[in-house]
Amino acid sequence: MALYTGWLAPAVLPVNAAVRHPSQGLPPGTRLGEFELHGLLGAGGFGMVYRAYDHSLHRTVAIKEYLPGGVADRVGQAVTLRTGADARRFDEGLRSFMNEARLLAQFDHPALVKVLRVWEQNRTAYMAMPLYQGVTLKEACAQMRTPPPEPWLRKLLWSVLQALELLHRRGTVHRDISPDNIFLQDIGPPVLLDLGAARQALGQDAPQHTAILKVNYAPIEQYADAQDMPQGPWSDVYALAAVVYGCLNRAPPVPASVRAVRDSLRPPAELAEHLRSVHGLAYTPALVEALTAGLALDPARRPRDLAAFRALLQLQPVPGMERFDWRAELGPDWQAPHAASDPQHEDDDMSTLWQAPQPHSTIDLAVAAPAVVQAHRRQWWPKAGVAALIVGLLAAVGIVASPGDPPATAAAPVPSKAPARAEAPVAVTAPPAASAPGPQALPAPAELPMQPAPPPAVRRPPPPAAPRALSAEQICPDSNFLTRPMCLFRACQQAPYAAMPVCVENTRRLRESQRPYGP
Ligand SMILES: Nc1ncnc2c1ncn2[C@@H]1O[C@H](COP(=O)(O)OP(=O)(O)OP(=O)(O)O)[C@@H](O)[C@H]1O
Repeated sequence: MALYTGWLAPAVLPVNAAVRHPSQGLPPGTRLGEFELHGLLGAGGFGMVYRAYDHSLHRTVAIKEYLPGGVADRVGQAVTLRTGADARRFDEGLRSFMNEARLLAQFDHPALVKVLRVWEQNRTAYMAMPLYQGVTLKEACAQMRTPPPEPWLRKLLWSVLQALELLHRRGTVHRDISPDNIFLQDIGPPVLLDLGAARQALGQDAPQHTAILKVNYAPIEQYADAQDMPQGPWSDVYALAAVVYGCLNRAPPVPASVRAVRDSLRPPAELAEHLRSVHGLAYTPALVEALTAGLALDPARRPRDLAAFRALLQLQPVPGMERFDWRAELGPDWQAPHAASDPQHEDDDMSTLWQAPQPHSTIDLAVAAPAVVQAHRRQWWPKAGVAALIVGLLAAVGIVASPGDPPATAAAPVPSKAPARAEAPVAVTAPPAASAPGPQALPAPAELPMQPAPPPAVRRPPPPAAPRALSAEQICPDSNFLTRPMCLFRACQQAPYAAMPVCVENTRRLRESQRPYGP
């Protein structure tokens, strides 16, 4: 495996992109050759994903459109550049998009997204993929009552490792593994969705790492300053360990850049002990050790490749993944997202508005905003982010006052006895105290220890009081500058934030931008 850059090597493309608003998607009914668009599945900083019907093969598909925010706009159906100066950057991103599609098209593995077709049209590019039915791991983790049990995690790991191994054998490091790139099919193996090639191509030379990195999952060597630390399979090991850790911790891990200054990541062994004492969940030493090694900041101390990671995990082949039903295997620990009539949630002012994430449902472009909101209303990460932020700010103040103090997490006691689940008020451990601004300042990290999920029969404690006024960065601490607008959009639909100035302004702007697309 001599080459780990290949076509994924980032081109010289600064990004000042903004996440595309759903209303910028092509309208339903648009024909792209044999494909007819039916609605929007997702909108990110670099493109839009539509549900579509293939009139030639008579099947539904997903189509991803390359549409980098901040660089390009849509005029009619066509994509146009904002300024001519962006032409080279746009083209580099487009080439990476096409290359990613061509690479993925060479594989045929149930755990790796299949590309059916890629083509250029409307001065941009499109790739057609099977339309998977399910939700992202990020959405799934957000709706679990308790962290997933180890057998469940092993099935997830088995699938993702298989997909990654294919890529590594081709000399390609994924470099973008995150919970929103892992798709849990209703039935079948989890699927690794995309390689984020366009993002990386567009992001090189970006003024902020956050423009190209999913900072909570990216290892330190993916930061541009870390040029003496090569990237390789060990980089994907870090991200995958971070994904598992985040799902167990119920909050993304502290960014590697922040850990490099002061490592406040709660060690996996401590986290496992916490989950054992609070939830009665047992995680094997093999899993804990593999996560510890995988999350090593120093690349040299990590498993060198997936085989080494797999050996540490003592991961055995998992047969029958084509029938994997991730919800059924979680059993009652899966919080079925139909809580409006659930008395447990009567005190939740958002529950009556909330609907399940619609796995493959489309966002009708005419009513895009409400659909997105409903699909994500129950996610608790934004709330956790705010709580973490408050704690983080307090911790930061503490640091300013007494820089010599040990990190708060280091002193956080792990309960030695299991408290009753219903009354387990877990002390909030202070998250990393400061994102010491380095050459490239990063947003303050947000890490919350696992909050005990309420047992079904017990009313949940009231939500934390809404903070007074937060900035967009504070509301979405684990988003980056590209994903923040969408995160903010979602968060602003929630009661604690809706009245904040940043949300009022955001909502006003969205309404304005939606007018031409209204019914
Ligand atoms: N083949 C597919 N089938 C069903 N849903 C899909 C498919 N591809 C993408 N999606 C949905 O669209 C969303 C966005 O897709 P994707 O992650 O590929 O784009 P993105 O988030 O803009 O990219 P990036 O991860 O680089 O930011 C996904 O989270 C998923 O919900």
